Amino acid sequence: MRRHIVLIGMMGAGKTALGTELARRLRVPFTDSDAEIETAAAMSITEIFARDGEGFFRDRETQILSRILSGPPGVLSTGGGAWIQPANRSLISTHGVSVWLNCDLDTLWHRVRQRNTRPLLKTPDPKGTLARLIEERYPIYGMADLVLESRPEDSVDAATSRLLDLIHTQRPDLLEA
Ligand SMILES: Nc1ncnc2c1ncn2[C@@H]1O[C@H](COP(=O)(O)OP(=O)(O)O)[C@@H](O)[C@H]1O
Ligand SMILES: O=C(O)C1=C[C@@H](OP(=O)(O)O)[C@@H](O)[C@H](O)C1
Ligand SMILES: [Mg+2]
Repeated sequence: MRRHIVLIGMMGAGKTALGTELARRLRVPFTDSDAEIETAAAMSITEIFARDGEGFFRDRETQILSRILSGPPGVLSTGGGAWIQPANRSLISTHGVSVWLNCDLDTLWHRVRQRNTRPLLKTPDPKGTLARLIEERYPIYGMADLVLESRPEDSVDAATSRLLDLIHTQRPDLLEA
């Protein structure tokens, strides 16, 4: 693989889950930028937001993306806000191919409501916050190179197969050794 495959999209779209499975199937390195930030800071994303604020997290996110993308190509799952920063979009587009996992509000909400790990959703109306973020972000996610339309009935395995089919069809060059 010559370029990174970079998964982007909203919280709960499946970037981490599908990225893990895609890398396993392609036998290439997998990196999740949130996990890298947590390891480097020895703190969870929730703790980083609470202690140092979102601005600090976004600076770390850009540093980590820059480091990962200048390394050996693999599958990179980003955090939902990463693609929204112009500097990050430029880094990703220079070193990789972006794939937007496009997913509807109800499916996202169903997946994220159980978990307490997303500080941006700690609001009085988390589903409303998710809807507002979708409004703001979807035009920007729409600038990705490829788009996978998610199907609520898909398993992670089935969705990963469709992701692989999409890459095979649209960018077969990416899968060359
Ligand atoms: N078809 C599917 N596509 C993506 N995720 C799915 C799907 N079906 C179930 N899931 C589950 O939804 C959750 C998605 O969360 P995650 O991968 O952390 O998303 P993100 O990293 O985009 O925030 C995971 O727990 C995953 O197992
Ligand atoms: O959408 C966002 O701005 C965020 C998404 C999260 O990652 P996931 O999309 O993997 O949940 C994480 O980076 C942080 O909580 C901020
Ligand atoms: Mg994730």
